[in-house]
Amino acid sequence: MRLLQVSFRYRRRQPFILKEADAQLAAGDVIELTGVNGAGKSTLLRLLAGLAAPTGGRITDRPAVVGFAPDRFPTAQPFTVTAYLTHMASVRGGARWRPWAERLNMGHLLGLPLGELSKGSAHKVGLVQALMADPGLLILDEPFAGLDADARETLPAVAAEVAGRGGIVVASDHQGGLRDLPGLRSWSIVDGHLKEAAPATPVPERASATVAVTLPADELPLFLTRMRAQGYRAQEIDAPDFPPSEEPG
Ligand SMILES: Nc1ncnc2c1ncn2[C@@H]1O[C@H](COP(=O)(O)OP(=O)(O)OP(=O)(O)O)[C@@H](O)[C@H]1O
Repeated sequence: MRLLQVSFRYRRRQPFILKEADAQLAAGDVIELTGVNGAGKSTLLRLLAGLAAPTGGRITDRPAVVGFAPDRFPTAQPFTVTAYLTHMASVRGGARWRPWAERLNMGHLLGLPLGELSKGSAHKVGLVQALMADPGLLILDEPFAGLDADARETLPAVAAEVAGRGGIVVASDHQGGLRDLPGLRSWSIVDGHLKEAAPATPVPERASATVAVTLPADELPLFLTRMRAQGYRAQEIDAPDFPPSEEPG
């Protein structure tokens, strides 16, 4: 998934919240997003999730299934927790929500109306509805806010699992709750600019493999450019001279 020169402002003549952000997200990435209050974290997360459209630039190759857990789960809905999650599961094509509810210790909450939930409990409902569909892109807005100690400990493992299945996880987080995850990427928004810090924990050494790809010679330059843009070492080994140079004489 890529962000290409993404800019955003809420209204004409208002200042840009986000200015020409470029970024690349790969399968398995976990990214924490920081910034002062009002920096634009929630705005960027909504853009990533596809809930808002960029004012300028483009977001490409977004995974098909997106899970979005908002910072404030909307509880003004006339359902119990079970009725709401069952409904969301059917909307999501029969997704399984109960294992996630168990992991977040929600057994005692299932019969309660959404409107009677505490802030942290409502937050858990938002997390379960985001997780249930096995998202290729999981967006978490302040996921640790208001969570009890058990759920706080569970969440980094959940993020790692989603990433381990090839999902991308992006979480705004003031509290450093994901800091111990190996390979965690750190983004921040400063004065509307998206910046990436050097990795907090070194990425473990991974074995590399070399493959051969055969393709039409005229597609080679584009292929190499794409592979390199995705961070792979790509090198031409055996290519005809294309376009053919003129024979001397
Ligand atoms: N619907 C909206 N219409 C107009 N301006 C908005 C809207 N939502 C947010 N803003 C403004 O956009 C800016 C960025 O807001 P955003 O909620 O993205 O910041 P944030 O970094 O998530 O903040 P916080 O840490 O307080 O949650 C703020 O100045 C905010 O007032």
